[in-house]
Amino acid sequence: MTEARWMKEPRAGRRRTTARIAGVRGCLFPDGGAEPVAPKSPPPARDTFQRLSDCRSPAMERPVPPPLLVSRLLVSEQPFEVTLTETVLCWQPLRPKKASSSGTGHLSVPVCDIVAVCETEEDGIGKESGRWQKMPSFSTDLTLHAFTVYHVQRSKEHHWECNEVTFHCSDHLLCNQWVKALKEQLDLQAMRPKHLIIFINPFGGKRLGKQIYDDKVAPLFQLACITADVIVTERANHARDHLIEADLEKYDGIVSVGGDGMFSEVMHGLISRTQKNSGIDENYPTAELVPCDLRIGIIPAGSTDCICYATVGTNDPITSALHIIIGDSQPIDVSSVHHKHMFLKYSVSLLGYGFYGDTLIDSEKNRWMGPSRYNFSGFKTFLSHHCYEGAVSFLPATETPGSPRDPKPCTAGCHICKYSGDQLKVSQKAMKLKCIDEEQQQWKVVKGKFLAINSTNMSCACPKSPKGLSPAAHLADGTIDLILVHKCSRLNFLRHLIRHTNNDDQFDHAFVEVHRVKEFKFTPKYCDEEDTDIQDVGKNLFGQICRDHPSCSCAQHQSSWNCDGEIIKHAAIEVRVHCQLLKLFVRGIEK
Ligand SMILES: Nc1ncnc2c1ncn2[C@@H]1O[C@H](COP(=O)(O)OP(=O)(O)OP(=O)(O)O)[C@@H](O)[C@H]1O
Ligand SMILES: CCCCCCCCCCCCC/C=C/[C@@H](O)[C@H](CO)NC(=O)CCCCC
Ligand SMILES: [Ca+2]
Repeated sequence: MTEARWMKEPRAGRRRTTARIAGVRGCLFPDGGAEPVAPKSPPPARDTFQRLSDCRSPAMERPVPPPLLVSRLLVSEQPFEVTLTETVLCWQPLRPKKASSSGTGHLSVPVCDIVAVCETEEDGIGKESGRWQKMPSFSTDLTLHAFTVYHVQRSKEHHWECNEVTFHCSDHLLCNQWVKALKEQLDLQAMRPKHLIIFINPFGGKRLGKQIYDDKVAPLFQLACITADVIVTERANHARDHLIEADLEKYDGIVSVGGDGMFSEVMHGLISRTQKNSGIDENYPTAELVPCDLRIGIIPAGSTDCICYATVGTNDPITSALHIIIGDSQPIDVSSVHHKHMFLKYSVSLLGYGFYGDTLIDSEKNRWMGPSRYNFSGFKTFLSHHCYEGAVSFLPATETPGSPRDPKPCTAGCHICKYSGDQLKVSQKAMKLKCIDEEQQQWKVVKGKFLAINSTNMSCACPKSPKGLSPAAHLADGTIDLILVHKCSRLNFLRHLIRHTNNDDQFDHAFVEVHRVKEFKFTPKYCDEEDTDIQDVGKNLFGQICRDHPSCSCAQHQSSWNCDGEIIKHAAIEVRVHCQLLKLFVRGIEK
């Protein structure tokens, strides 16, 4: 006889692929129970299981550890031998033929990919479930002993989902034993945050920040037992000002819900706070900044979401929430921007003069359009075809492996970034011995008329440009890619721009040059009256400046810098990269 039972449907952000509640007490496995010994059957064949190398725990590089617990349990009414080791939970069908047709999906989950484990309630309802739905049951025994494991499931295009699988035990004791063992393993995941401070910009992007957080992120944090102080911002710079003053000791991380501008605020608050605590003067351009301890998570809810996209591979709030939950950590480079020994801003993605500066200035007037303001203003700026004359001086990154023309992008566990991190540690020790004069000699200068001067700390990939402005830029190698787009025809500039959206090489144009650098300076040929010393530098670089210049089609006014989507009014800036100054709750883009 088949009974009708009711179970809850998973809520948004979680997907139930394998779980069906089944009562099993004493009927299938009279001998079923926990066996904290070696499994009776040989270890599962590699091809039967999910690739364990997906888990980046260093423990995975060691030989497979002995099992902590082995039991025969039911999954989707099929019997499985379930094994827990320090690094992996796997379930091997005891009746392989039936199991293969039961659609049980994954047969193993690395412990580092487990989000939570919950005892399933007696009536067959997961404690965290949502709506009710009808389901058949094979047993009249209403007493259930089951637990559900929620885990990361990789989906297409770098998306992560939260899946769940329910295991049925022969008795309550066994069930408790499993829940306890799994929770103990989760507690050992030392990088996972427990308490966060979260800033939500309710006005970023399509103004969905609050809704995205409430509907998609908060339930996952709750499931993972992460507590949070949530601040919905009331004005621009609210988050930055709060971080400069607040007690941050109690937090394991900061989360920004919004776009690149909101992230920039949070980053400025954290970096400035860290320097303030260490007595570092940010106005001093060559100051060795102190790296930030707290990690920042980004829940994308902006217009471009470039920083999220370029570090995760997608701008999906659930994916980002899962990276935060499992405690990923990725250092990133940060550039500091100064004007005449005055600190202006930090940048992690794009610093763009000319095309991207003008686009941003125009787009700010049209914020009401939401994300499409960038298309509108980008098109207008393209038509205006302004170029700007000036000199770019830069210090090439000669000691770092890799080039902006490399065919391979920076990916999770990148060797180049790791090498730079190791070098950083060595150079921090030897810092005082460094010969500054030697570096000064390596500076190079490019003078000309530019449609765009772009400096990228990372690829700057985003939905509009999936490979980004500099596809081979590294997240944490201590370098920036400096892209100089010289004056050219509208058609050629259009060709260059279109190459950002397809697989063609945007640097393969005679009017584009790209350099991997550690520092650069821009001196506009024409500058504001108050910048008298920059005018002097300009005169040295360009000779006498003639303001009535009929033959030149260049705009004699200045552009602005687009700094991660925020405007910098000064044209003359000095930029210096700080290797691995910040850490994010990401791992880089998985291959
Ligand atoms: N409560 C608020 N009211 C007004 N502005 C705010 C508030 N909170 C934050 N801001 C500011 O809003 C600006 C834009 O926010 P955000 O980056 O989230 O969205 P966006 O500009 O649409 O996206 P993107 O930066 O990805 O293009 C930021 O500069 C931030 O300082
Ligand atoms: C005719 C076809 C033309 C196609 C051109 C596509 C080129 C797209 C490149 C996009 C690069 C984005 C770089 C990231 C910049 C962010 O820090 C910043 C803040 O979010 N966004 C913009 O400035 C928004 C910048 C938007 C510019 C359009
Ligand atoms: Ca870099």
